[in-house]
Amino acid sequence: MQVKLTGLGKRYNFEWIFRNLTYEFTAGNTYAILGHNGSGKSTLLNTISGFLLPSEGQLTFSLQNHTVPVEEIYRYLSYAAPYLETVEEFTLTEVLEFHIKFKQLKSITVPELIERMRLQKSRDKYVKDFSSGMKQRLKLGMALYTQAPLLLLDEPTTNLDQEGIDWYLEHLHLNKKDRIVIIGSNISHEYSFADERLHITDYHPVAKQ
Ligand SMILES: Nc1ncnc2c1ncn2[C@@H]1O[C@H](COP(=O)(O)OP(=O)(O)OP(=O)(O)O)[C@@H](O)[C@H]1O
Repeated sequence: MQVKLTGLGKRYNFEWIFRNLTYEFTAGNTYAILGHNGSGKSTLLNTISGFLLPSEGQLTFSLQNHTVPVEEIYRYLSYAAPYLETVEEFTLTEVLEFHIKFKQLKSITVPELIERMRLQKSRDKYVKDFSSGMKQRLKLGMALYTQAPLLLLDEPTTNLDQEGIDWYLEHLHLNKKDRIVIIGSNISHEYSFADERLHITDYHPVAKQ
């Protein structure tokens, strides 16, 4: 897969969040989108995912030399972010059984994925009763182990303790081959291994004096 941004810009009302962003993401590489709080990392990830429309410029996706229209890109991506919730009224097993009706897992069954997430004891627990760290491990586990060439992770270690952080690093490394991985972050342990870094502040419009 290849994702090309050409002169991309996004504004909310009259506020430009980023402009003139030209960049290329290619399969097999991990990218970090960096910037302070409120600088536009999530806005860029949401634009790349097709959830938000750009205000100017172009976003081009290609897979095996075929163009994928932006409205179809959701089929090819896997996304974990603090603002994307799982269904809280389901048990862990039910959430995963529901998920696989829409997306295919990477050669792993639901019980095996629960084991990889180290959540075996909670397989019949309602997600609403999970701790915040357990919910984060669930979101990450689903994103990492879903078959998708584009993996978007926003603030991946939110709510994780040191064991959870080590788990994230281990399982991301096991699952990043041949994919585009884009991590929105400002915590170095989440992205220190990234092949490329994109500073969103480099694309902030210069304020008028
Ligand atoms: N729906 C919206 N309407 C108007 N402004 C918005 C909207 N969503 C985000 N913004 C603004 O866009 C800017 C960038 O926000 P964004 O969430 O992308 O930043 P971020 O770098 O991901 O921040 P953080 O590190 O705190 O998560 C902020 O000024 C924010 O207030």
